[in-house]
Amino acid sequence: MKDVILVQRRIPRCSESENQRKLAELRELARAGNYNVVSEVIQTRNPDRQYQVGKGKAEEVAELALSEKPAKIIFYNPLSVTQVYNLSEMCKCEVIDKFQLILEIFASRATTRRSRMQVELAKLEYELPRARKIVSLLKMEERPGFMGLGGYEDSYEQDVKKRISRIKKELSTGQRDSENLRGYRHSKGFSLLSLAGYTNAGKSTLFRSLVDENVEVENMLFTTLSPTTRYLNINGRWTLLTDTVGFIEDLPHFLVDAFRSTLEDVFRADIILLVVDISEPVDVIRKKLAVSHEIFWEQLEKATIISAINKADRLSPEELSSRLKSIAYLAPNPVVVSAKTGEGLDELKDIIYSHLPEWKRFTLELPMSGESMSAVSWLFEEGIVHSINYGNTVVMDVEARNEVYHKARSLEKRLSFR
Ligand SMILES: Nc1nc2c(ncn2[C@@H]2O[C@H](COP(=O)(O)OP(=O)(O)OP(=O)(O)O)[C@@H](O)[C@H]2O)c(=O)[nH]1
Ligand SMILES: [Mg+2]
Repeated sequence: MKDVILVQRRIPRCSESENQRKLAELRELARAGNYNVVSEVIQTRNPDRQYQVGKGKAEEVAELALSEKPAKIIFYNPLSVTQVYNLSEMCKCEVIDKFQLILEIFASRATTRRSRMQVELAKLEYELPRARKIVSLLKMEERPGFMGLGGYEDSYEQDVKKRISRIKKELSTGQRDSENLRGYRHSKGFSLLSLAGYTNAGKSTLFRSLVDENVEVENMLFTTLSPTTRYLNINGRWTLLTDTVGFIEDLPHFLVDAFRSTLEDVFRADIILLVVDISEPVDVIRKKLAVSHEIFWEQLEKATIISAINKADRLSPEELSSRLKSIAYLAPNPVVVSAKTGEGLDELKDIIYSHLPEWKRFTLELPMSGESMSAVSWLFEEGIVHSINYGNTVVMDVEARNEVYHKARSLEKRLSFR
């Protein structure tokens, strides 16, 4: 584990607790990035130099850096290229901001070719507006290795642009494939369920408890980068459940793009399970829920949101019910669960079941024939067969989607008239 120093420059108009919370968020991210935090600094901004790290402040950090000798200094606040350049010169170590840290984490967790491309694209898009400045700074002075740049040329900006368009092109072809796949799944009658919510809320743990299969669960942020989908039987109905990457506060556009395919799964779902960590402070929960709804608001077509109020095992029943009341207006269809102990999962399944797109229950009578037998196996695949009796005819009690019902009825007519 590499040592790091965390720096949070106090944000004007933010309360003390808000500033502390941002530092805590950076701490969690640093842990997810596999760093060992040796020091934390909250800097007050010099009011005359609103948009710069004041020289005095920078010197404080530099002093700390020279004594602690960290591998990196990570700033919560976004840094300009010039700031990064000057700070790393003074501190004699690499200096990055929160967004670069997030990119590092994404890069280390990217497992599929597609997710690696997405991370690469985000990196390049982050770098593009800075590319020209980077080159001119590097020319001022020999700075090998600055911002991961070994060598440099005037064509660097062009090079970044070219790489961006190449990746975009490749991603757009890939996207079409996965869209087709989703369309296919939908047409086969699987309702699509998607887990959503903030990092660390317990999505992957809940996913695992629900599908009863192992997926990677760690006490870290971003344990899931590429979408993970499993079959899930909800009281007899087959669904596809997708685990997704968590939301982060103030995610800039260039990073949201890196997650487009994961987020698309959320937006296309029939039901979204919004996972809430109820053990966090109430104001934090409220804020996170508000952001989640903001994200849904723009994109959602017709999905139902079910709030899975998770980590209930961490609270007393009294505390739990008082918290539930204070977040009720932000948590539609709430179900209290513990992904860890399994508490509330049956109730969660019942609520999911009650919101699944409607199916029809009907009785079907088919003559005994080879064609009827293939219809029977088709119905076993497409729906729930509650009972089946073989006599002179085949009589089935079936439950299935509307389309299947209509198809089955016309099949019944056609086969009976033979
Ligand atoms: N006490 C308790 N801990 C839980 C519960 N659910 C999850 N956790 C813990 O919370 C941490 C995060 O869980 P994950 O399932 O990885 O969270 P996630 O939402 O998938 O996080 P990202 O993939 O980073 O977005 C882990 O340490 C889990 O063990 C729960 O019901 N009770
Ligand atoms: Mg996860």
